[in-house]
Amino acid sequence: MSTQPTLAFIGAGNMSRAIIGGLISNQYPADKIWATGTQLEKLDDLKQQGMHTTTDNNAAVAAADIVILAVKPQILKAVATEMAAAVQQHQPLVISVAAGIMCNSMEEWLGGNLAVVRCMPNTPALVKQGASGLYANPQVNESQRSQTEQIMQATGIALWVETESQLNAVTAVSGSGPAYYFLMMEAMVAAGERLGLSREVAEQLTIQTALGAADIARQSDADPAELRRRVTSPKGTTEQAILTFIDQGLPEIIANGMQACSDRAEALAAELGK
Ligand SMILES: NC(=O)C1=CN([C@@H]2O[C@H](COP(=O)(O)OP(=O)(O)OC[C@H]3O[C@@H](n4cnc5c(N)ncnc54)[C@H](OP(=O)(O)O)[C@@H]3O)[C@@H](O)[C@H]2O)C=CC1
Ligand SMILES: O=C(O)[C@@H]1CCC=N1
Repeated sequence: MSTQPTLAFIGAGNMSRAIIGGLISNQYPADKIWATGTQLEKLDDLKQQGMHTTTDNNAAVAAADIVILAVKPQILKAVATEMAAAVQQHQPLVISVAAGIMCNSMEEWLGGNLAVVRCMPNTPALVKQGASGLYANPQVNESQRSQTEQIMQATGIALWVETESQLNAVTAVSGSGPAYYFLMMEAMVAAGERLGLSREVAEQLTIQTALGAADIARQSDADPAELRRRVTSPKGTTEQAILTFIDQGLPEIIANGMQACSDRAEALAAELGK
């Protein structure tokens, strides 16, 4: 990374820690990272790695070039409002990872007229396999766009979307997506056990298979449907599994779940965005 702005993570929970972990393993200097929370002792591990920690969000804002808002959407308004004066004074780039909450709400809560990027990351950022969707409001300039890309690309891939509402679709695909794969893994491990394997063996085979399938999908020119066909011998075993999944509606179940996810992101904006 050529330029290394000072970053302030407001709320150092699961998502911030995943991004921070990815940045640190990508040699981002720890002393250029601030992390805040409600209890200082919960941030001890980050402090021990050389980061600045505080319960004072305004102190972190004052030190930062880029402020990453990573508290739960339900408390974002209260947290942002308390930071408004410091944000207006120091004019950092604000990146919010909160699901649903729109740029204009954040801008208003933070005192108005501000460069705001909305980012929908995911927790595989921790192992530099993250996937983030990005949207910038009109005040974000080219250099701030490229700073945002540099940070998020240090944790995986980062793609700009054209409209803010597309971030709801990003949330449904990749933001929440790791949980879908974990659910699939849970179900496969349980079914493997029912079929006679030990839990440990079922777990190792399931995880390695997920990794292998993802890797081959990433490296191959063929699309997932073609890769699936290559596993599925006519009148063979996979065919029986796939026919059962399709007969019992798995594709529709996935589409319905993702629609519900996107609808929830939209509803969060309506419930909490005022
Ligand atoms: N988890 C995920 O996979 C993803 C999450 N997101 C978004 O990331 C955001 C955070 O989610 P997640 O990390 O899962 O949630 P967490 O609850 O794990 O983290 C939120 C953190 O905010 C801290 N916090 C609470 N109040 C304040 C405050 N006043 N000032 C500073 N920090 C505070 C909490 O600290 P304490 O424990 O001390 O109260 C907590 O550590 C959400 O908006 C979510 O939509 C986006 C994409 C994926
Ligand atoms: O469940 C949530 O609301 C957050 C946003 C995407 C993933 N986790």
